[in-house]
Amino acid sequence: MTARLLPGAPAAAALLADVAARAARLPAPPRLVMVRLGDDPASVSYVRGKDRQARAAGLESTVHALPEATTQAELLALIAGLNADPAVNGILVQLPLPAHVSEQAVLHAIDPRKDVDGFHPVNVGELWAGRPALRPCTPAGILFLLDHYGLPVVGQRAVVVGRSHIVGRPLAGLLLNRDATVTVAHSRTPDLAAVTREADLLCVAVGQPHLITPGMVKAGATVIDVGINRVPGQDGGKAHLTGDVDPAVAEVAGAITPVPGGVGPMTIAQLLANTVTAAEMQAGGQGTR
Ligand SMILES: Nc1nc2c(c(=O)[nH]1)N[C@@H](CN(C=O)c1ccc(C(=O)N[C@@H](CCC(=O)O)C(=O)O)cc1)CN2
Repeated sequence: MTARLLPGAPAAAALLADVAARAARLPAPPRLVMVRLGDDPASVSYVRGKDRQARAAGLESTVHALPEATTQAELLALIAGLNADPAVNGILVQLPLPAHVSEQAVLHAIDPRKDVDGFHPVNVGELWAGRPALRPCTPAGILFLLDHYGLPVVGQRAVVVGRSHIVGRPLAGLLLNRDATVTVAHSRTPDLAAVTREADLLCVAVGQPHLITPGMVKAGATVIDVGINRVPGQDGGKAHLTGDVDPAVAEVAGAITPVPGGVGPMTIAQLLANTVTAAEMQAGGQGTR
């Protein structure tokens, strides 16, 4: 058996079509403002992709590309100005930040109503309380992808490997809110394979190339690979991206996301969906759904 492949592009396109339609119904195009510090090539590329796709979906987008040496106080002053500006609907600070800036101080400074990353403690709390709020983009994008492909969540035994604030923890909360039975495994989990073999829905977000091997997966399970690992090419060849899941798992799983081209594209599409949601909420409309 070879698993059904779950590419992100068609699901992201469906989400972006909905984003564009909702944006067009608002009195003014939603405005997203992104802040990036330094020139980390991956961050530069992700922010460029977000900016390009935002404009393509009919949103307005501004990028503040600040020097690496920008102080925390300077960054907090910029965020305070964006919070106070009624023309700004969504604010995103690209992560990771340089070591001299406290990620917590910065993320907590963003107005929760404009927090399109869903990282502010108010939004984290609403997620775990099962109430509507802005949700972190990669986990919310994964739920959209599962729904797009008609894969069940309710009643599924879900295992999330990884407990990061960006993916693992919020994904566990979202799956719980959709009535999955959720286990979170991590680097201190004894006998990881015994835990992952229980999963009908296995989501892996740890950043370890090919951590999950075929013997760790239940036959027919849905496997969501969130890992994006850049590995050097063999014999001096080109570096390439690989996931946290060994490609041989496709011989055991029922469905699997590829890397690249699986979960990655959902992150940006969901960010734009969150920006429209924020604008709808600020306009006094429905917002999260
Ligand atoms: N403020 C935030 N910072 C970061 C987030 C985030 O959600 N908010 N997530 C990641 C980076 N990220 C978006 O910011 C992101 C990661 C990966 C992709 C993606 O499309 N990946 C492609 C491969 C792209 C490549 O060649 O590198 C894929 O998986 O197919 C989009 C966005 C950390 N920072």
